Amino acid sequence: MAVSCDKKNGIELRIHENPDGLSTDLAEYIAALSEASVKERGAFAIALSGRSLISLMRKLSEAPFNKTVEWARWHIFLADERVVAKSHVDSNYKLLKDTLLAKVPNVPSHVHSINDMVTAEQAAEEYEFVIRQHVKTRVIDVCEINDCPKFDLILLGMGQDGHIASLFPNHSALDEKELWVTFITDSPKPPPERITFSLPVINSASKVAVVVTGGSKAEAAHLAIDDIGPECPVLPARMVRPTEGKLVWFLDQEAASKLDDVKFKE
Ligand SMILES: O=C1O[C@H](COP(=O)(O)O)[C@@H](O)[C@H](O)[C@H]1O
Repeated sequence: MAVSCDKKNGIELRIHENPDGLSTDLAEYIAALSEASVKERGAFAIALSGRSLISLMRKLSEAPFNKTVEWARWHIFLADERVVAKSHVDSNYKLLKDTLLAKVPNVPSHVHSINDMVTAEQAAEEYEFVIRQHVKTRVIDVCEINDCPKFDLILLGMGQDGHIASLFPNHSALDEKELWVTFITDSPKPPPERITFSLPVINSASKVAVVVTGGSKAEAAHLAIDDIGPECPVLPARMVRPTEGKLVWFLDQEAASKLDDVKFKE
């Protein structure tokens, strides 16, 4: 149960007392969207980032979700990935596999990791090709405004600097308008080589959820969500504004501590 549920600038805020409560709410939210997509389209196309987000998804591997979710209908993509071996500790795929996928009855051929044997540029190109094949067969829906893939859900974490996926502040990858998947070789946070969904793909999703915990991210959350005025720095997380879809932020109280006008329920 969220300690506060608000709507601000068209963004739904689900604020929790602690990461554990957030984790349960997140699992319920994802399970409900999965059920709705499977009912409507016969598939659930989900893309997700790595690191703390994946740990916060851990409740999905527990009862009742491990049994009630239609895992076989899930088609799982990575919204960003580090160009390292799949067995490397920095791999988002490895973290996802170890934390969640190894514990639920998903279909391995529906889980799309990157080719880790090629350059970042090639890996991004190949990953976009895979997504295009899935859009063709409508496993992933299409956004009619711009022909971008329309994922049922994109889940993102946010770094302290306000980066989302592997789109970092002041990086030219933020301006990518044509490619669905782009690459960087100079990530300010190691490892340097990464692939990432571009903003048009993120903003074409049916639902986007940003999941953030901890006081170290409170300032970035404030800058991404609140009305800041013209002095607001260019923050990737603030550029997440789905064109037609819905945007939800899951925060714990620490991450929400600098948001303007948020009242916590007792
Ligand atoms: O490097 C990355 O960082 C972000 C944020 O990570 P977090 O552990 O601070 O939540 C993550 O969302 C992204 O996938 C990852 O590649």
